[in-house]
Amino acid sequence: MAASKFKIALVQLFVTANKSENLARASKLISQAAGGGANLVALPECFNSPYGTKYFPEYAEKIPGESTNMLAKAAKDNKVFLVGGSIPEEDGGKLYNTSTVFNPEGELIAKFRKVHLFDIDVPGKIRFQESETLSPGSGLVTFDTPYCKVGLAICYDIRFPELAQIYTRRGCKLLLYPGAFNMTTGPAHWELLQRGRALDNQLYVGTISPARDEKASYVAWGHSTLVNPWGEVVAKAGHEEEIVYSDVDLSYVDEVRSSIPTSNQRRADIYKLQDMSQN
Ligand SMILES: NC(=O)CC(=O)C(=O)O
Repeated sequence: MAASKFKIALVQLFVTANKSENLARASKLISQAAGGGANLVALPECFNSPYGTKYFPEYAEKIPGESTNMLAKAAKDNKVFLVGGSIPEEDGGKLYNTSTVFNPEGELIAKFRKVHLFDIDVPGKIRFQESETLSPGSGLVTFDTPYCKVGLAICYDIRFPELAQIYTRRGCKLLLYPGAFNMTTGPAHWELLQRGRALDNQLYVGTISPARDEKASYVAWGHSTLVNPWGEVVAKAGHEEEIVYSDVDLSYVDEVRSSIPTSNQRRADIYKLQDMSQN
């Protein structure tokens, strides 16, 4: 029978401009998280590179490549499921913001390319256009663990509730979003969006941010978080480098879903959600 509880570790890595240093520290923190009892370890968006359109072409790699080879080894050495945050990926002359997932044998079991690119312009605050250098992915990705099915997306994707609903309909009990919100949208929307997705879908939602670097051109908000199916924050980092641990209690997902059975109360006669993706 599948275990009804497992331990997750959200690794809020301090990302620098030095790729080798980022990989070495990520590897060390993955071991530390496994040593702390985590069954599933997750890294932040852009864990091997500063977050910025000018950096993506310079730091981009093929998959497999240097960064994903490190992830495969770390997953195998530490016998954990590993969600490798994301990296800038180069494929066929295009760049993507890509997350990879490895099982405890070190095998690549999922690859997700950020579907919604972060193109925003908040007057006087922040303008960011990921599409200057990145292309969007076109598929949705879930992966299986012995504990539950997990849905994967990246940062800005959390603003699109349909994606989370589709993952829920596919049977996920946990959604993970490596993400790097900023000093404008972080305080306003980061926790609210996670609690919204968790409550709407009655599942766990985990977000994994880089630690805040006040000197970086893009200052990440930090505050990696786990929210439960009741919409409560059960674990939350500050803004510095740290590992946040929490139990994920799958029986609580079932309990919340049976107490407030919204998924059986949908009015398919007046609205519907359509899953058009191929995977
Ligand atoms: N960085 C992102 O992709 C998203 C973000 O910061 C936001 O939605 O706000």
